[in-house]
Amino acid sequence: MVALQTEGLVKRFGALLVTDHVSLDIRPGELHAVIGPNGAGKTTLINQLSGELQPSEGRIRLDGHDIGALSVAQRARAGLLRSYQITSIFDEFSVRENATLATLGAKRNAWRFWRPMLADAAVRSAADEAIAAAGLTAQADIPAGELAYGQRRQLELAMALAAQPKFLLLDEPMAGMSVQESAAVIALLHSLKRRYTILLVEHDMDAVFSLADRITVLVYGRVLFTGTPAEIRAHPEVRAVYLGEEAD
Ligand SMILES: Nc1ncnc2c1ncn2[C@@H]1O[C@H](COP(=O)(O)OP(=O)(O)OP(=O)(O)O)[C@@H](O)[C@H]1O
Repeated sequence: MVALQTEGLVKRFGALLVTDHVSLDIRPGELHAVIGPNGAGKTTLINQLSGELQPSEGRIRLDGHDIGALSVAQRARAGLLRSYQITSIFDEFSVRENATLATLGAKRNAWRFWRPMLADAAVRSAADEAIAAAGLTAQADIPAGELAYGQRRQLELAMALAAQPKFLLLDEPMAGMSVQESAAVIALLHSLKRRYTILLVEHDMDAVFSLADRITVLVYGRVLFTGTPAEIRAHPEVRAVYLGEEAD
């Protein structure tokens, strides 16, 4: 069984080959990390999966269906969501109101009715579950504008979860966070494992090795190797080109 699959994915920017025939199989419930040196093409890969960039060649399938022709919004409705791009955060609205709007945003045409639906019990409970899963229950009634940086990133995650995705794309969710904030996000991601299929791009190797079921190493846009954390650590070429001493 495969949840998300790329087959022969290629992205060129002029003469620059940034995604070089990438074929990936991500299994349902898996947390799959993509690592690689700066400029390896990780973000470009995520942009193609989310629909923000059109591949030059190749296919992307979600649950066996070709989603290559779907827009970002259509992919989101099909359950493939990128954490920070669901919808913008409204600073004057509380954490709960923002999560509620994200729940509604996932439903077609719901925006016209958002005001009365803020009180709808089912919508409210989906939003509250997402807030709890993102570790923000204590901040539910605080205006988003008053959150600390790490909590704001947690709210972005809550908003992604409120849209009830099947598959989450997370591009450096710990970037710019303090050690404590990163630890909180790592704990959160542990709690989300299995409930969601997750593709994680992250530079923090401790986070990657503690969280990932499998890891794909990208180098110059190509897949160098895909394997379990133990296989990655043991792989001579991966150690040589990327992990170096970190593997120890
Ligand atoms: N729109 C674009 N036009 C031209 N070149 C681009 C464009 N987007 C990315 N690139 C180039 O593609 C390469 C891969 O970039 P990308 O951001 O995907 O790498 P990355 O692995 O995510 O890097 P990092 O770890 O630094 O975030 C880089 O050389 C970058 O300069």
